[in-house]
Amino acid sequence: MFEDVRVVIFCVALSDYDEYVVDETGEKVNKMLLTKKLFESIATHPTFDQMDFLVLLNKFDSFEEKLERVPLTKCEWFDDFHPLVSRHRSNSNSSSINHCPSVGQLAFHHVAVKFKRLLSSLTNKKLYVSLVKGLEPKTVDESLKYAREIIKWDEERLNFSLSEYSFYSTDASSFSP
Ligand SMILES: Nc1nc2c(ncn2[C@@H]2O[C@H](COP(=O)(O)OP(=O)(O)OP(=O)(O)O)[C@@H](O)[C@H]2O)c(=O)[nH]1
Repeated sequence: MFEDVRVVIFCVALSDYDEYVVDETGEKVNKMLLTKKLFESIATHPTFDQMDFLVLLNKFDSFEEKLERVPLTKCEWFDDFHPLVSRHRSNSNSSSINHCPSVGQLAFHHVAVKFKRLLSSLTNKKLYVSLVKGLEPKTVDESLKYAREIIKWDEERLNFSLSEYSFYSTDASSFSP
């Protein structure tokens, strides 16, 4: 069913970090922690063993706006987020000459690293991450372009290792007569 799939694209709503749902036992569960659990189960599923993973961190606009009111540490997975922020901080849309990253950018980076470390600890794979604002089609197109590039890099890597093999191989069958 998934034989032709090359990249698993996993979409995360960044703004879920302070949102909750009630599970089947009646308990309140953080939506980001639920997403983390789902990611863990997909990442370790044998079906996706040979595939690359691209995480789309979506709803960045809501995320930035929410961070003004609710700290990222509200989600226990991110309770180690203690950014050093300049008093002259910019927001991500600012075109000022101040290049200090905004709280939103630092928080995005923190979440991205959490997912990267998680995948690496579970599968030893490198995780690709892209920032998306679902309401801005350009950012969605860029992420899909990134997914196509990942596939291309994979093909190039495969071709390179195959050509390296035939170059160094001592197997007589790999030489032309
Ligand atoms: N502000 C903002 N809204 C978005 C973005 N991406 C999707 N949405 C909107 O979010 C709403 C919910 O969409 P989804 O997240 O796909 O649906 P869902 O998972 O069932 O919704 P929730 O669980 O409530 O988040 C829709 O109205 C979308 O248009 C985004 O990047 N920014």
